[in-house]
Amino acid sequence: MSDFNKDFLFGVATASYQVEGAYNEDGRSMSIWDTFCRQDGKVYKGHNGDVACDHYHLYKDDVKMMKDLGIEAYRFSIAWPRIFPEKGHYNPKGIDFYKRLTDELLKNDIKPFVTIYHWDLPQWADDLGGWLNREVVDWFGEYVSKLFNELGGYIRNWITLNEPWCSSFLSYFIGEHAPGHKDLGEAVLVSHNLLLAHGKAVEIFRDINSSDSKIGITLNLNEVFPATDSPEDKAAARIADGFQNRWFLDPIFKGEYPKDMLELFGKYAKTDFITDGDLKRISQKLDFLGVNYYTRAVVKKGNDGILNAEQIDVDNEKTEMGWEVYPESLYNILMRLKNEYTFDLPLYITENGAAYKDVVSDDGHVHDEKRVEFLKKHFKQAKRFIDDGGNLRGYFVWSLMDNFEWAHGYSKRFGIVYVDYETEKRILKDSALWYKNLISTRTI
Ligand SMILES: OC[C@H]1NNC[C@@H](O)[C@@H]1O
Repeated sequence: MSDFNKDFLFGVATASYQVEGAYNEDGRSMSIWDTFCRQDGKVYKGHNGDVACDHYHLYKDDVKMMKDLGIEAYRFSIAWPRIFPEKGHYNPKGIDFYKRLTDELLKNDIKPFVTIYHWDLPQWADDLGGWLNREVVDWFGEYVSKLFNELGGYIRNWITLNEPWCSSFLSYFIGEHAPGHKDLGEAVLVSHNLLLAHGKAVEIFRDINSSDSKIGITLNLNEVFPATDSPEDKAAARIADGFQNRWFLDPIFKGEYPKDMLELFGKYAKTDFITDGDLKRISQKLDFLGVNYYTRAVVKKGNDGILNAEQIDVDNEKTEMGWEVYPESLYNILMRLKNEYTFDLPLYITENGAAYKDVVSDDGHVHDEKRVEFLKKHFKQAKRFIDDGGNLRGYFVWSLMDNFEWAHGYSKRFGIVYVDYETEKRILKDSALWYKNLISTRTI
């Protein structure tokens, strides 16, 4: 058994579109996800975020629930369509919600960690090209300037983007997420504009915020294993690692895109998307890196004619998402970051958790043993990293409560708190009680 020190932050995470609801309240305009949900066949049973967990109205109860659990930090995202419902049109009512939420958190000694962009791009921006249009960097700059000026005095920890891999490759190449395009060249351009927007936000942040405020980015990273020791499978694993991890880590921390991926993507990229000064903007010094970890990948040589790397099914324990439970890769990813990219830069696990088939038992409780075991194994790997000299500052469990799981709608439950969507009633799962005990003892 070993202890997490007193400064380590035990948190939980959510995101605006997944929990808030109030999709058209107080001036909020449509986002690309409101649009995507309304397209046939895109989201499980046509679910959408119109109401979600109604966090917009129930946030005080949710903050009290966090307080009662001893939660020390809450990672949430701000909905850009609340702040700028139209191009150039600022909506003070939108900011007011986040001031109320932040005020409630601070009153309860819970540190706010804010994700500036967690995928709900305003539809007006997408109508003008969205992340495909380099002008989005300026629209993002206007958005973040308003956030820093209005909330910078209360919020000390800022995350520019959540998982740019999802906002680019999952959304513009694989097509599973909004806006649902399937064009690798577009996805490459989008990934670059996302990173430029990230860099723009850091520049503005450095101009506006005091030094005791911190800014970083959150990347979803995995560890890639070759299915066999064959040269073909090893080569496929290298490409898959470039596609998922190095394409973002290298420009941010090394100031250059990985050459192998640049060569591969170069065949598809629509335009010569990198201009002078871009990489300097993208690779500015950060105060921390957020890591979202869920599972590893095992790949073999594929024949899709593009990446030629195909993930294989592994005969091992899986979550309800079909993701292999592989805690060791959390440690391995953190050690790789420490040794190759971030060195002594503070790291946060900004998301880790699992979906399981949760049901309310006759006793009125949700006995989610598998989630308790999942979290226990992963917290142990996090502690192992700290014991081996890693500068891990905190851990945000995904998620505080069951919520809208994107293309899966409400069919996947990641929360440590169960949500009855008919009544919006919250029920603490056993994992919430386990977490409460971990936080109070600080011992894993
Ligand atoms: O799939 C689980 C989570 N992964 N990271 C981003 C979040 O928005 C997802 O719900």
